[in-house]
Amino acid sequence: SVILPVAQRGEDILRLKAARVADAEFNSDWLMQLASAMIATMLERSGVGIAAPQVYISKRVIIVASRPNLRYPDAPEMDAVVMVNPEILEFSQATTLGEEGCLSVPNERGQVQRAQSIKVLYHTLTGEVMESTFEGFPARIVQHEIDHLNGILFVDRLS
Ligand SMILES: O=C(O)C[C@@H](Cc1ccccc1)[C@H](O)SCc1ccccc1
Ligand SMILES: [Zn+2]
Repeated sequence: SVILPVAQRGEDILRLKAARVADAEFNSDWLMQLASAMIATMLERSGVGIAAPQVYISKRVIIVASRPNLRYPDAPEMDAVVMVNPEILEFSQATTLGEEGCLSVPNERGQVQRAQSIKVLYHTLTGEVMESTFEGFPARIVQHEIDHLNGILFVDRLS
């Protein structure tokens, strides 16, 4: 499938607050193709997540796809989850410090404090409303990706 160019730190698109996906866009070929191109691009770049602004689309769509990796060897293997208009409803009081990277900030890694678990409300590509809880590494990815939708990069949060 289509591999899209990834915006790099310093490009304005990464600093915008992304627009909500409109009801009329759910179930559309456009949204399906955006999601599949985002997944293909994320996989090509060995990412575990990606946000639409990173591929120059300022809309509130993210992909979360945890898998074991060097830094998180016991991370769960999960099928890519597409979240449209995601909102974090609850943050746990407990936080963890963990290493992060970013497809838009190459050659940089840093320790970021994130809520250990979160409750997220989001829409699927077909517009179905889902409410899920994430913890550990998947929770970290969700928080990192939703930051992208609000123009925030992990380097803004370095401890
Ligand atoms: O730029 C992105 O949003 C994708 C990041 C997601 C990520 C967020 C938080 C913590 C780790 C990753 C890329 O996956 S960066 C590559 C990577 C992969 C596994 C572990 C660390 C970094
Ligand atoms: Zn990132």
